[in-house]
Amino acid sequence: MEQTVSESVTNGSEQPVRVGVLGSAGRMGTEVCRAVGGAGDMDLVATIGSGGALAGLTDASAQVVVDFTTPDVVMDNVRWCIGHGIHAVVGTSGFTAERLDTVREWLLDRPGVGVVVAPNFAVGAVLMMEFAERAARYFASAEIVELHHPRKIDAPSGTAIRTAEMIGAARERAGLRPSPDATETELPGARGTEVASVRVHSVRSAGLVAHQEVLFGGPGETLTVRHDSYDRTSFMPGVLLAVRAVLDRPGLTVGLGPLLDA
Ligand SMILES: NC(=O)C1=CN([C@@H]2O[C@H](COP(=O)(O)OP(=O)(O)OC[C@H]3O[C@@H](n4cnc5c(N)ncnc54)[C@H](OP(=O)(O)O)[C@@H]3O)[C@@H](O)[C@H]2O)C=CC1
Ligand SMILES: O=C(O)C1=N[C@H](C(=O)O)C[C@H](O)C1
Repeated sequence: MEQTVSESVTNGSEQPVRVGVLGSAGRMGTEVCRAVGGAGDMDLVATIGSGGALAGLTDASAQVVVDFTTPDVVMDNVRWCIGHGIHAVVGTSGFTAERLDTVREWLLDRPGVGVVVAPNFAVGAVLMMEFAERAARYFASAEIVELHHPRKIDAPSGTAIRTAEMIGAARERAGLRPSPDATETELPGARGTEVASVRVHSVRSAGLVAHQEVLFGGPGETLTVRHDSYDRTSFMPGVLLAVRAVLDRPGLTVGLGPLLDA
């Protein structure tokens, strides 16, 4: 019988996976420590915050590191993990195409090591992105509105950037012209920013966690694809799935999609 993401609770080995968490005192790190600690097939062996030494990971013989830190430190962390033969599951935002290529290069010297970089670990968000990609070719207009808690330090969100790239590529494949827009004058930011020729608008408000709407428009109709993370527990089944999968997945995996379908 098919299992849901949260029902698949073993790593396929007799031994618990030894997991270290970077950014362990952060909003996501705290939740990841709780989830790993509660997973029967994982041992939380190292928790490292800012100022902590990465050597704590090797000291604890961590097999997999989960990184939810900040865009300015994550590349150093990933490089260190690869160099020390430790698999990495990375949720931190800021992964441009150039950064992903750099990680691929680092991995060439360590063919046994796996890295999973996912802009969003919530299953619903992954599906929202896939649905948006599928819809993109059928509509003249496409814009993204991402809405997050006010302590988020980057805008647009990594999820919105990735979604825009997927939609932009689908529109290009379909030969669509740019979304119609007669704006001649605007206050700075009124039309959001542009990613892959798709307008992206960022909202920050108390009361929000992580939300995104993708709006499509054509003659006489609109389609809205929306996802809401009301709680950071929404990301945990995807994180645990990636921790289990990365052990047998050398090289770079981008996004949770390939793991959901594996
Ligand atoms: N892929 C996904 O599904 C999701 C991704 N994210 C992304 O994850 C990242 C973290 O988000 P969030 O938890 O909300 O942010 P927080 O600011 O709450 O957490 C980040 C943590 O990283 C710590 N940190 C900073 N530098 C280092 C370092 N060199 N080594 C270890 N720890 C360090 C910070 O410590 P200090 O405060 O002391 O500096 C802080 O505790 C963001 O990029 C966010 O966009 C968030 C949710 C889901
Ligand atoms: O900072 C957050 O909270 C989130 N960050 C990720 C992103 O930038 O897309 C994922 C999710 O949106 C929550």
